[in-house]
Amino acid sequence: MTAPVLEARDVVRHFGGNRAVDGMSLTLGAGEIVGLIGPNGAGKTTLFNLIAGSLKPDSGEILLGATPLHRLPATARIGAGLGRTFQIPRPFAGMTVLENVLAAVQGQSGETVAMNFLRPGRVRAEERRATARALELIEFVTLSHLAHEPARVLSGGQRKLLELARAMIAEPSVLLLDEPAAGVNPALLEVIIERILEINRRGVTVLLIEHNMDMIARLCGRIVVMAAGRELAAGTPAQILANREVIEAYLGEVGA
Ligand SMILES: Nc1ncnc2c1ncn2[C@@H]1O[C@H](COP(=O)(O)OP(=O)(O)OP(=O)(O)O)[C@@H](O)[C@H]1O
Repeated sequence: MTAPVLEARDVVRHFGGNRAVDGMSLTLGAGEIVGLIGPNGAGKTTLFNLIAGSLKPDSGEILLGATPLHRLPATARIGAGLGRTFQIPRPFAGMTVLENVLAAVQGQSGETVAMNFLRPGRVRAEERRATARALELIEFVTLSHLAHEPARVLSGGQRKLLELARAMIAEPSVLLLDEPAAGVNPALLEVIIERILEINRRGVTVLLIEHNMDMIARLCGRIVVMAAGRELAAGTPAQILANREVIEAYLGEVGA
């Protein structure tokens, strides 16, 4: 593995008596696309929330490079280079696609009233730069024709693409993608797979939760399987698909 860019060390989080994440460790090497799979309720999204900062761990450490993320609030984690998308995208329905991407811009000096008053020229220049970058990303995710349409007109797959653009505007070094294929039609699924590969070619390390095994096998060099809050297995797609314990974990779910 290349130098680690993201590490979770022995992370625990429980909800009442339910240990949703129960001593999970995970390391992502620079430039990897790693798949995180496991039956429903295994703790995958909870682990994402712990890494991204929307939940606090009961114990354990999360590092982005040398930065201890578990001490930072979620917004500061974005500034430190961590991006994420959600299982169910919730864009601002009445705002345009462009406005939705711009709303994800962090730390623009235009955000402070004082800066607007003191340096209006600089604020305008930053706004122009941000708009140009947002339009570039909207083109990157193939939504240029919808840039000035309200987000409410987007299909499920187009919402996933908008999420990708929103996550990319902060120029993350590590991107967490929560079920980017869920509810997406086959034609857009190809676009999403291809865009994730291109994001990765541009140097972004990716951790991907997905139930679509075909997509996982096409994107990921390595798969980590979670069950009952812990790592059950890890390996290449071929190793994981042939692993009895993994098959039983999924069959157990079907039988439950
Ligand atoms: N906010 C919460 N409050 C209470 N329990 C929760 C909360 N979030 C998750 N859980 C519980 O933690 C466990 C792990 O859930 P989680 O959503 O992380 O699983 P998952 O692997 O992402 O599942 P799926 O594939 O269905 O999305 C489940 O038992 C779930 O009910």
